[in-house]
Amino acid sequence: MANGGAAAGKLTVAETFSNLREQGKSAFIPFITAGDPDLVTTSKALKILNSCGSDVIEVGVPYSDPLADGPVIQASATRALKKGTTLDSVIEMLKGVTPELSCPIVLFTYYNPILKRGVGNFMSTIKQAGIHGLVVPDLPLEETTLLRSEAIMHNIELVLLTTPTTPTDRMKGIAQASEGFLYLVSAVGVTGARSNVNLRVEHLLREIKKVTDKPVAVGFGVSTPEHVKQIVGWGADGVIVGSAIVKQLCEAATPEEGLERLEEYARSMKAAMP
Ligand SMILES: O=P(O)(O)OC[C@@H](O)[C@@H](O)c1c[nH]c2ccccc12
Repeated sequence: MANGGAAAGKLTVAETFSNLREQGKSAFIPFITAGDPDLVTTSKALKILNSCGSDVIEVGVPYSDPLADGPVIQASATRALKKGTTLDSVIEMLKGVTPELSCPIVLFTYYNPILKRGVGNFMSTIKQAGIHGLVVPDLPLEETTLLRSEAIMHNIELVLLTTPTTPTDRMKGIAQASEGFLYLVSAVGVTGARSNVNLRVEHLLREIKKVTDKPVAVGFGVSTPEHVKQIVGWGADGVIVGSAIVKQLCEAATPEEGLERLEEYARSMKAAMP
């Protein structure tokens, strides 16, 4: 049961996926930016997403130079930073809310804030806040080994990304080293809603599945129930929805309206999951 465990006995990200696989199901993984519109609303949004049946939730730490992000998440990060959101305040908020969530949290942060804090120190701090996994979109290849060994030491699942332009050999290495699941970036470019799913994803999933039986979740540009059905139909173990979720929550007139829109949208996407 991906959403059934008490906080203390919560499943890891990998366990969540294997449970779903046993039931022939795929994971619904929403992404939200912490601190937009404010951290209290983020904490409420996490509870709502949890109760809508999210299997894993990605929480983004806002960053001033988010290279991989498109306009929606960039604007969201800028608003969150203007509100004074910091890595420390995000971790504090998560520490308060994770005991109330049944699904695992994957923290999403660029590399520099981790380096500044010291990798070991960073890992133990997020572990204490009840965070299960970590995605670092700009992790340089040479640094993966260090980050990975510190993550393993602290029981943090370091999720790695592969893209349509990753050479096959390198993709194999990434798949082997990734913990929790493997993040397949569906298209070249930045995050953000697209009208169609890149048709190459079907082929990419097949290639990845030849070299690993780790779960694979697809993100970038997923915004409609049709996208979800298509990607899951191609054999993905999960879908990640970022910009479209952030739009619902953060582009509403008030936080309350944003939370309502978020709930309705998350339910419609979850309902599209087999
Ligand atoms: O926003 P989209 O297109 O739905 O894509 C997911 C995405 O937002 C989330 O996983 C993410 C946010 N920032 C990123 C940077 C790099 C890779 C992935 C991400």
